[in-house]
Amino acid sequence: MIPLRPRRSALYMPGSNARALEKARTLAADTLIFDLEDAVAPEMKAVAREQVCDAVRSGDYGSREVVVRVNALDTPWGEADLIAAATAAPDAVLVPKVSSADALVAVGTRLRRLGAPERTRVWAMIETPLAILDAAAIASAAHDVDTRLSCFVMGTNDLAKDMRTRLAPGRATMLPWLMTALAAARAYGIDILDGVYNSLSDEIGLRAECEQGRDCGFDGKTLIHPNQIATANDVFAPSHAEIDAARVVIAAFERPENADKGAVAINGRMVERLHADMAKRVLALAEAIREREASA
Ligand SMILES: CC(C)(COP(=O)(O)OP(=O)(O)OC[C@H]1O[C@@H](n2cnc3c(N)ncnc32)[C@H](O)[C@@H]1OP(=O)(O)O)[C@@H](O)C(=O)NCCC(=O)NCCSC(=O)C[C@H](O)C(=O)O
Ligand SMILES: [Mg+2]
Repeated sequence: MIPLRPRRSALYMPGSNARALEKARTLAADTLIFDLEDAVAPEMKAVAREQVCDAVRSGDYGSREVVVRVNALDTPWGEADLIAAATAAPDAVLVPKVSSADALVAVGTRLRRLGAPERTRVWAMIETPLAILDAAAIASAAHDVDTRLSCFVMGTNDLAKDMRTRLAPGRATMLPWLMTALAAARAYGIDILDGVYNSLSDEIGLRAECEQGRDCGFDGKTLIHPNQIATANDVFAPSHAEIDAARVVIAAFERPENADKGAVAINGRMVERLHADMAKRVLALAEAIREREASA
Protein backbone atom coordinates (compact mmCIF):
# COMPACT_ATOMS: atom_id res chain seq x y z
CA MET A 1 0.00 0.00 0.00
CA ILE A 2 1.04 3.62 -0.62
CA PRO A 3 2.14 5.32 2.65
CA LEU A 4 0.03 8.44 3.21
CA ARG A 5 0.12 11.21 5.78
CA PRO A 6 -3.37 12.07 7.04
CA ARG A 7 -4.02 15.83 7.01
CA ARG A 8 -7.74 15.82 7.77
CA SER A 9 -7.46 18.62 10.34
CA ALA A 10 -4.76 21.32 10.46
CA LEU A 11 -5.23 23.59 13.47
CA TYR A 12 -3.73 27.08 13.50
CA MET A 13 -2.78 28.69 16.74
CA PRO A 14 -1.11 32.01 17.50
CA GLY A 15 2.54 31.40 18.42
CA SER A 16 2.12 34.04 21.12
CA ASN A 17 -0.55 31.96 22.90
CA ALA A 18 1.37 29.70 25.28
CA ARG A 19 -1.82 28.05 26.53
CA ALA A 20 -2.78 27.04 22.96
CA LEU A 21 0.70 25.59 22.29
CA GLU A 22 0.38 23.59 25.51
CA LYS A 23 -3.15 22.42 24.79
CA ALA A 24 -2.18 21.26 21.29
CA ARG A 25 -0.17 18.41 22.83
CA THR A 26 -3.44 16.62 23.58
CA LEU A 27 -5.64 17.66 20.67
CA ALA A 28 -6.74 15.23 17.95
CA ALA A 29 -5.62 17.38 15.00
CA ASP A 30 -3.45 15.60 12.41
CA THR A 31 -1.47 18.79 11.82
CA LEU A 32 -0.65 21.76 14.05
CA ILE A 33 0.23 25.11 12.49
CA PHE A 34 2.08 27.37 14.92
CA ASP A 35 1.53 30.85 13.53
CA LEU A 36 4.09 33.63 13.60
CA GLU A 37 2.28 35.67 10.92
CA ASP A 38 -1.20 37.22 10.96
CA ALA A 39 -2.36 35.81 14.32
CA VAL A 40 0.55 37.52 16.11
CA ALA A 41 0.72 41.26 16.83
CA PRO A 42 3.98 43.01 15.80
CA GLU A 43 5.04 43.61 19.41
CA MET A 44 4.65 39.88 20.18
CA LYS A 45 6.59 38.54 17.16
CA ALA A 46 9.84 37.86 19.03
CA VAL A 47 8.09 36.20 22.00
CA ALA A 48 6.02 34.06 19.63
CA ARG A 49 9.11 32.96 17.64
CA GLU A 50 10.87 31.83 20.80
CA GLN A 51 7.84 30.03 22.24
CA VAL A 52 7.09 28.27 18.97
CA CYS A 53 10.66 27.08 18.44
CA ASP A 54 10.83 25.82 22.04
CA ALA A 55 7.55 23.97 21.47
CA VAL A 56 8.81 22.38 18.22
CA ARG A 57 12.09 21.33 19.87
CA SER A 58 10.21 19.81 22.82
CA GLY A 59 9.07 16.95 20.57
CA ASP A 60 5.93 16.71 22.72
CA TYR A 61 3.41 16.53 19.87
CA GLY A 62 3.58 12.77 19.21
CA SER A 63 2.51 11.71 15.73
CA ARG A 64 0.97 15.10 14.95
CA GLU A 65 2.64 16.95 12.08
CA VAL A 66 4.13 20.23 13.28
CA VAL A 67 4.24 23.21 10.92
CA VAL A 68 5.52 26.75 11.57
CA ARG A 69 3.95 29.58 9.59
CA VAL A 70 6.67 32.22 9.23
CA ASN A 71 6.33 35.84 8.19
CA ALA A 72 7.15 36.53 4.54
CA LEU A 73 10.83 37.09 3.78
CA ASP A 74 10.15 40.70 2.71
CA THR A 75 8.79 41.63 6.16
CA PRO A 76 10.90 42.80 9.14
CA TRP A 77 10.46 39.37 10.81
CA GLY A 78 10.79 36.89 7.94
CA GLU A 79 14.56 36.32 8.04
CA ALA A 80 14.68 35.83 11.83
CA ASP A 81 11.70 33.46 11.60
CA LEU A 82 13.47 31.32 8.96
CA ILE A 83 16.71 31.20 10.94
CA ALA A 84 14.83 30.08 14.05
CA ALA A 85 12.68 27.57 12.14
CA ALA A 86 15.70 26.05 10.39
CA THR A 87 17.20 25.21 13.77
CA ALA A 88 13.97 24.05 15.41
CA ALA A 89 13.32 21.76 12.39
CA PRO A 90 9.53 21.41 12.23
CA ASP A 91 7.95 19.04 9.69
CA ALA A 92 7.29 22.04 7.45
CA VAL A 93 7.67 25.78 7.15
CA LEU A 94 4.51 27.44 5.82
CA VAL A 95 5.21 30.51 3.70
CA PRO A 96 2.41 33.11 3.57
CA LYS A 97 1.22 35.18 0.60
CA VAL A 98 3.27 33.29 -1.98
CA SER A 99 2.75 34.87 -5.41
CA SER A 100 5.56 33.28 -7.44
CA ALA A 101 7.69 30.15 -7.67
CA ASP A 102 10.73 32.39 -7.13
CA ALA A 103 9.55 33.18 -3.60
CA LEU A 104 9.62 29.46 -2.82
CA VAL A 105 13.03 28.98 -4.39
CA ALA A 106 14.29 31.81 -2.15
CA VAL A 107 12.89 30.13 0.97
CA GLY A 108 14.12 26.66 0.01
CA THR A 109 17.61 27.96 -0.78
CA ARG A 110 17.75 29.92 2.47
CA LEU A 111 16.66 26.86 4.49
CA ARG A 112 19.40 24.76 2.86
CA ARG A 113 22.06 27.39 3.61
CA LEU A 114 20.82 27.59 7.19
CA GLY A 115 21.27 23.84 7.52
CA ALA A 116 17.60 22.90 7.94
CA PRO A 117 17.27 19.12 7.73
CA GLU A 118 15.88 17.70 4.47
CA ARG A 119 12.80 16.41 6.27
CA THR A 120 11.66 20.00 6.91
CA ARG A 121 9.44 20.64 3.89
CA VAL A 122 8.06 23.92 2.55
CA TRP A 123 4.32 24.61 2.32
CA ALA A 124 2.82 27.57 0.46
CA MET A 125 -0.22 29.70 1.32
CA ILE A 126 -2.32 30.32 -1.77
CA GLU A 127 -4.08 33.53 -0.82
CA THR A 128 -3.31 36.28 -3.32
CA PRO A 129 -4.84 37.03 -6.74
CA LEU A 130 -1.44 36.42 -8.38
CA ALA A 131 -1.14 33.03 -6.69
CA ILE A 132 -4.43 31.99 -8.30
CA LEU A 133 -3.42 33.28 -11.72
CA ASP A 134 0.00 31.57 -11.47
CA ALA A 135 -1.02 28.51 -9.42
CA ALA A 136 0.40 26.00 -11.90
CA ALA A 137 3.78 27.78 -12.09
CA ILE A 138 3.95 27.92 -8.29
CA ALA A 139 3.03 24.24 -7.93
CA SER A 140 5.62 23.32 -10.56
CA ALA A 141 8.25 24.50 -8.07
CA ALA A 142 7.64 21.14 -6.37
CA HIS A 143 9.72 19.59 -9.17
CA ASP A 144 12.70 21.76 -8.17
CA VAL A 145 14.16 19.83 -5.20
CA ASP A 146 15.61 23.05 -3.78
CA THR A 147 12.13 24.42 -3.01
CA ARG A 148 11.09 21.42 -0.84
CA LEU A 149 7.48 22.27 -1.76
CA SER A 150 5.04 19.58 -0.65
CA CYS A 151 1.69 21.22 0.20
CA PHE A 152 -0.58 24.15 -0.70
CA VAL A 153 -2.80 25.76 1.94
CA MET A 154 -5.73 27.93 0.85
CA GLY A 155 -5.91 31.31 2.59
CA THR A 156 -9.53 32.14 1.92
CA ASN A 157 -9.65 35.14 4.28
CA ASP A 158 -6.81 36.92 2.50
CA LEU A 159 -8.20 35.89 -0.89
CA ALA A 160 -11.60 37.36 0.00
CA LYS A 161 -9.90 40.56 1.16
CA ASP A 162 -7.75 41.02 -1.94
CA MET A 163 -10.49 40.00 -4.38
CA ARG A 164 -13.11 42.06 -2.47
CA THR A 165 -15.27 38.95 -2.48
CA ARG A 166 -17.92 38.24 0.13
CA LEU A 167 -17.50 34.97 1.99
CA ALA A 168 -20.94 33.39 1.67
CA PRO A 169 -22.36 29.95 2.45
CA GLY A 170 -21.73 27.62 -0.49
CA ARG A 171 -18.66 29.66 -1.56
CA ALA A 172 -19.93 29.99 -5.16
CA THR A 173 -17.54 32.86 -5.87
CA MET A 174 -14.59 31.12 -4.25
CA LEU A 175 -14.98 27.75 -5.98
CA PRO A 176 -13.20 28.61 -9.24
CA TRP A 177 -10.12 29.73 -7.27
CA LEU A 178 -10.25 26.70 -4.97
CA MET A 179 -10.43 24.35 -7.95
CA THR A 180 -7.70 26.19 -9.87
CA ALA A 181 -5.31 25.77 -6.95
CA LEU A 182 -6.41 22.18 -6.49
CA ALA A 183 -5.76 21.31 -10.13
CA ALA A 184 -2.30 22.89 -9.88
CA ALA A 185 -1.49 20.91 -6.73
CA ARG A 186 -2.65 17.64 -8.25
CA ALA A 187 -0.80 18.30 -11.51
CA TYR A 188 2.47 18.47 -9.59
CA GLY A 189 1.71 15.79 -7.01
CA ILE A 190 1.44 17.88 -3.85
CA ASP A 191 -1.23 17.92 -1.11
CA ILE A 192 -3.63 20.79 -0.65
CA LEU A 193 -5.65 21.92 2.39
CA ASP A 194 -8.85 23.96 2.31
CA GLY A 195 -9.19 27.37 4.00
CA VAL A 196 -10.62 28.11 7.45
CA TYR A 197 -14.26 28.44 8.52
CA ASN A 198 -14.44 31.57 10.66
CA SER A 199 -17.45 30.71 12.83
CA LEU A 200 -16.37 29.10 16.10
CA SER A 201 -19.69 27.51 17.02
CA ASP A 202 -21.62 26.74 13.81
CA GLU A 203 -21.03 22.98 13.51
CA ILE A 204 -23.64 22.56 10.76
CA GLY A 205 -22.03 25.23 8.60
CA LEU A 206 -18.55 23.84 9.28
CA ARG A 207 -19.63 20.30 8.35
CA ALA A 208 -21.19 21.53 5.11
CA GLU A 209 -17.99 23.38 4.19
CA CYS A 210 -15.83 20.36 5.10
CA GLU A 211 -18.01 18.14 2.91
CA GLN A 212 -17.73 20.60 0.06
CA GLY A 213 -13.96 20.70 0.48
CA ARG A 214 -13.75 16.91 0.57
CA ASP A 215 -15.94 16.65 -2.54
CA CYS A 216 -13.68 19.17 -4.31
CA GLY A 217 -10.71 16.90 -3.54
CA PHE A 218 -8.94 18.68 -0.69
CA ASP A 219 -6.86 16.50 1.65
CA GLY A 220 -8.17 18.26 4.75
CA LYS A 221 -9.24 21.58 6.22
CA THR A 222 -7.38 24.25 8.10
CA LEU A 223 -9.06 25.12 11.40
CA ILE A 224 -9.00 27.88 13.99
CA HIS A 225 -10.50 26.30 17.12
CA PRO A 226 -10.21 22.91 18.87
CA ASN A 227 -13.97 22.38 18.66
CA GLN A 228 -13.67 22.17 14.84
CA ILE A 229 -11.27 19.18 14.87
CA ALA A 230 -13.74 16.31 15.30
CA THR A 231 -15.87 17.44 12.37
CA ALA A 232 -12.92 17.74 9.98
CA ASN A 233 -11.50 14.39 11.13
CA ASP A 234 -14.84 12.75 10.52
CA VAL A 235 -15.55 14.27 7.10
CA PHE A 236 -12.06 13.84 5.60
CA ALA A 237 -11.67 10.22 6.75
CA PRO A 238 -13.04 7.39 4.59
CA SER A 239 -16.40 6.27 6.03
CA HIS A 240 -17.12 2.62 6.95
CA ALA A 241 -19.26 2.36 3.81
CA GLU A 242 -16.43 3.70 1.63
CA ILE A 243 -13.97 1.23 3.18
CA ASP A 244 -16.36 -1.69 2.62
CA ALA A 245 -17.01 -0.61 -0.97
CA ALA A 246 -13.26 -0.27 -1.60
CA ARG A 247 -12.70 -3.84 -0.40
CA VAL A 248 -15.40 -5.12 -2.75
CA VAL A 249 -13.84 -3.37 -5.76
CA ILE A 250 -10.32 -4.64 -5.00
CA ALA A 251 -11.61 -8.18 -4.44
CA ALA A 252 -13.48 -8.11 -7.75
CA PHE A 253 -10.30 -7.45 -9.74
CA GLU A 254 -8.38 -10.08 -7.78
CA ARG A 255 -10.79 -12.84 -8.93
CA PRO A 256 -9.19 -15.11 -11.59
CA GLU A 257 -12.19 -14.76 -13.91
CA ASN A 258 -11.61 -10.97 -14.01
CA ALA A 259 -7.85 -11.15 -14.58
CA ASP A 260 -8.15 -10.10 -18.24
CA LYS A 261 -10.96 -7.57 -17.75
CA GLY A 262 -10.62 -3.80 -17.65
CA ALA A 263 -14.18 -3.23 -16.46
CA VAL A 264 -16.67 -5.26 -14.43
CA ALA A 265 -20.18 -4.68 -13.11
CA ILE A 266 -20.69 -4.48 -9.34
CA ASN A 267 -24.19 -3.94 -7.96
CA GLY A 268 -25.34 -2.56 -11.29
CA ARG A 269 -22.46 -0.08 -11.69
CA MET A 270 -19.51 -0.13 -14.05
CA VAL A 271 -16.21 -0.41 -12.20
CA GLU A 272 -12.85 -0.03 -13.97
CA ARG A 273 -9.31 -0.68 -12.83
CA LEU A 274 -8.90 3.04 -12.07
CA HIS A 275 -11.58 2.52 -9.42
CA ALA A 276 -9.46 -0.26 -7.93
CA ASP A 277 -6.55 2.22 -7.74
CA MET A 278 -8.85 4.70 -5.99
CA ALA A 279 -10.04 1.94 -3.65
CA LYS A 280 -6.44 1.10 -2.71
CA ARG A 281 -5.90 4.75 -1.81
CA VAL A 282 -9.01 4.74 0.39
CA LEU A 283 -7.67 1.72 2.31
CA ALA A 284 -4.19 3.23 2.56
CA LEU A 285 -5.63 6.46 3.99
CA ALA A 286 -7.80 4.56 6.48
CA GLU A 287 -4.74 2.60 7.63
CA ALA A 288 -2.62 5.77 7.93
CA ILE A 289 -5.33 7.38 10.06
CA ARG A 290 -5.51 4.28 12.28
CA GLU A 291 -1.73 4.34 12.75
CA ARG A 292 -1.66 8.08 13.48
CA GLU A 293 -4.38 7.81 16.07
CA ALA A 294 -2.77 4.76 17.67
CA SER A 295 0.50 6.62 18.23
CA ALA A 296 -0.92 10.08 19.08
C1 LIG B 1 -10.50 32.60 17.86
C2 LIG B 1 -9.78 32.47 19.18
C3 LIG B 1 -9.07 33.77 19.53
C4 LIG B 1 -10.79 32.14 20.29
O1 LIG B 1 -10.05 31.92 21.48
P1 LIG B 1 -10.74 31.74 22.89
O2 LIG B 1 -11.71 32.87 23.12
O3 LIG B 1 -9.65 31.55 23.93
O4 LIG B 1 -11.56 30.42 22.72
P2 LIG B 1 -12.12 29.47 23.80
O5 LIG B 1 -12.29 30.16 25.11
O6 LIG B 1 -13.37 28.86 23.24
O7 LIG B 1 -11.01 28.36 23.96
C5 LIG B 1 -11.27 27.15 24.63
C6 LIG B 1 -9.98 26.46 24.92
O8 LIG B 1 -9.32 26.12 23.70
C7 LIG B 1 -8.05 26.76 23.60
N1 LIG B 1 -7.90 27.22 22.21
C8 LIG B 1 -8.65 28.09 21.55
N2 LIG B 1 -8.25 28.19 20.28
C9 LIG B 1 -7.20 27.37 20.15
C10 LIG B 1 -6.35 27.04 19.06
N3 LIG B 1 -6.52 27.64 17.86
N4 LIG B 1 -5.39 26.13 19.27
C11 LIG B 1 -5.22 25.55 20.49
N5 LIG B 1 -6.00 25.81 21.56
C12 LIG B 1 -6.96 26.72 21.38
C13 LIG B 1 -8.12 27.91 24.57
O9 LIG B 1 -6.83 28.23 25.01
C14 LIG B 1 -8.99 27.29 25.68
O10 LIG B 1 -8.20 26.38 26.41
P3 LIG B 1 -8.49 26.06 27.96
O11 LIG B 1 -7.68 27.04 28.71
O12 LIG B 1 -8.06 24.66 28.17
O13 LIG B 1 -9.97 26.23 28.18
C15 LIG B 1 -8.75 31.29 19.13
O14 LIG B 1 -9.47 30.11 18.89
C16 LIG B 1 -7.64 31.46 18.16
O15 LIG B 1 -6.70 32.20 18.42
N6 LIG B 1 -7.70 30.74 17.01
C17 LIG B 1 -6.65 30.70 16.03
C18 LIG B 1 -6.46 32.04 15.33
C19 LIG B 1 -5.36 31.94 14.30
O16 LIG B 1 -4.39 31.25 14.48
N7 LIG B 1 -5.52 32.67 13.18
C20 LIG B 1 -4.55 32.66 12.10
C21 LIG B 1 -4.86 31.63 11.09
S1 LIG B 1 -6.35 31.87 10.17
C22 LIG B 1 -5.72 32.52 8.69
O17 LIG B 1 -5.20 33.58 8.75
C23 LIG B 1 -5.77 31.66 7.46
C24 LIG B 1 -5.27 32.30 6.17
O18 LIG B 1 -4.06 32.95 6.30
C25 LIG B 1 -6.29 33.16 5.49
O19 LIG B 1 -5.94 34.24 5.01
O20 LIG B 1 -7.44 32.72 5.40
MG1 LIG C 1 -3.81 34.71 5.27
